[in-house]
Amino acid sequence: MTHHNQTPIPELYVSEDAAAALKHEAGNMPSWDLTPRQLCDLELLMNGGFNPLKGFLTEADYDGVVNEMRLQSGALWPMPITLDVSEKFAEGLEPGTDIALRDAEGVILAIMSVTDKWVPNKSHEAEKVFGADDLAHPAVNYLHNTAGPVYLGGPVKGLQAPTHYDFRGRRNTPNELRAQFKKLGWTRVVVFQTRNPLHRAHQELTFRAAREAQANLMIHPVVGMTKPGDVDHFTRVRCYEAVLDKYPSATTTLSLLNLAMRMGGPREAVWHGLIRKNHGATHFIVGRDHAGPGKNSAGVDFYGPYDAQELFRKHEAEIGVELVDFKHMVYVQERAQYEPADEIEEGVTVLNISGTELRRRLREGLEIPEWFSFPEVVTQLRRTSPPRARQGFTVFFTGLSGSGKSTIANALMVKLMEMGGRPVTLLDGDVVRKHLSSELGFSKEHRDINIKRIGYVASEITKNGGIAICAPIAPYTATRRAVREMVEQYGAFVEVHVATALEECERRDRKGLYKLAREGKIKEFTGISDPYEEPKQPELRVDTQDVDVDSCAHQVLLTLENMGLIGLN
Ligand SMILES: Nc1ncnc2c1ncn2[C@@H]1O[C@H](COP(=O)(O)OS(=O)(=O)O)[C@@H](OP(=O)(O)O)[C@H]1O
Ligand SMILES: Nc1ncnc2c1ncn2[C@@H]1O[C@H](COP(=O)(O)OP(=O)(O)O)[C@@H](O)[C@H]1O
Repeated sequence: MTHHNQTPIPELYVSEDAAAALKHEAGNMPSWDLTPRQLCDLELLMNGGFNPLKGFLTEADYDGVVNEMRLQSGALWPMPITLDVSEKFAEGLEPGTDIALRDAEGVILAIMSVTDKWVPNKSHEAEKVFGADDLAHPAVNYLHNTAGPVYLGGPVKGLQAPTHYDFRGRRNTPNELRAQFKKLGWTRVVVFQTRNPLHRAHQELTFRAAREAQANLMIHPVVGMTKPGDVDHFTRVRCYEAVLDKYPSATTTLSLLNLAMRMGGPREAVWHGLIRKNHGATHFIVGRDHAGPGKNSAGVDFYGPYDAQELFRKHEAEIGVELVDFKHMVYVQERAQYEPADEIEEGVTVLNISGTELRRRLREGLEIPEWFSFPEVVTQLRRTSPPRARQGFTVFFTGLSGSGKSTIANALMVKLMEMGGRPVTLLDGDVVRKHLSSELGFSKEHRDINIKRIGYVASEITKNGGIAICAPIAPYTATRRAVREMVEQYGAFVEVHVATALEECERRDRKGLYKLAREGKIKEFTGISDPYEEPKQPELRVDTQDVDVDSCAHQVLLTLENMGLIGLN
């Protein structure tokens, strides 16, 4: 007996021989380097994950999908899968042209026969697909600020799958899963979609969902692109592997989906259902606020908590996958177990830890109880998110020449090394100019390059858990902000304005440079013949006049302690 979740579905790959020949031809075609998101989309187009799509949407299909969630064929499809390109690439590219699609290394993965080229109305797309043209929505922001202005559409011939080096054994195409389910005799499969680490509540709810549907369970986390700020997929997969052991053996499987999520709520839920159908699912768990993007720019949720379930239910038959209600599970202290929230009588003690609270506990190194999460999961999360006092950070001194940046920075470095625990690197202005920026002068352009190099090195040090102390003049606000953004991806950025007055710096004139600058022998000298834009809101401002070095350095330490970056005892 064959079951509908076990027969193969169409893929877009050509045969190996054909691929070899086409690859040769493709070398001469106009060539497009796929963005990370397009790479995810292409993989699912080629392996059938986006079945029935045969390529990137044509203009007519795009209009149908945007306005009515339907392809020209009438088939349900809620999400525009488009090849957005630059104006430069689109210029002169005539419909009828074949183009080569390459990955980041330049490997040709597919050939697309361009049938359509158009300039989309992105605001209309945002309104229709995501419900609002509001940049607080990550996909709308992507649409306006990352995606190219021109869309290309047309069928795709797959030459080879994108290469993944991580968790290879856990990545499966739709047909691999279908074959696996056939082999195992899994005719009913409940899929759980997730972009977060699984805690005990999730384990309980997925286990119950499978039992109620009398089905096997597949945890199917997204490892392509999720919501900015999510736990990285490497950490999450280690967590999922730990949770997998908690299910009865041979009932549950884990497979990774290289999907680029849009956080499109209701439409995304329907899309997820269609994708899971292709991957052999018969049932799909849709919860509260499925694929929710959070709050809009007015501070209100983009979608109602059950909008996704509603839209899914409306199209359930066509999706071909049964919706399984997410039971909101809570921990009942008296009975020391998880139970569905709607089945609990009054008067019992229900415990919960929100995502925000969990992040706070990780950040501050506080206890995370066993009733909330499995110890193996907590261990993985703690490895990735150590408390702030063990994370890397950057202290960035800025101020005029002779203000005292190097002197305070050196004192701070020694005090931090005395405390120990983290490696410390001092990127002093003079030292950097000797080693990193020896070819640069003091024009605005060169100063910016210099500061960005310092910022890049500091961000790498911060990423790897060290302390970077920088002490350049860094006279421009915009450049300092750029460095802050680079560093804050990985840890705290502490800007210290050494606000010694110009007259005092000039009076000290430690290197005799002010005198030369006054005499015009040094050009573009900061404070004399070149600008210094004072920081408006530094984490700390110190004045060195009539204050000794020690107490300046101590003020910095106190700031670091207040920010939770060091423990002073
Ligand atoms: N024209 C001009 N303007 C400013 N400074 C000059 C100039 N020429 C040489 N110097 C010496 O170079 C040091 C400043 O380099 P920075 O890398 O910190 O400058 S910047 O941040 O790129 O603007 C600075 O060192 P500090 O005194 O430690 O600040 C000066 O000694
Ligand atoms: N509280 C203070 N902090 C830092 N430097 C001070 C202080 N008071 C006096 N100074 C003196 O000011 C000068 C600062 O020079 P330096 O640290 O090289 O400045 P910069 O690196 O900003 O050019 C040194 O001679 C230092 O001894």
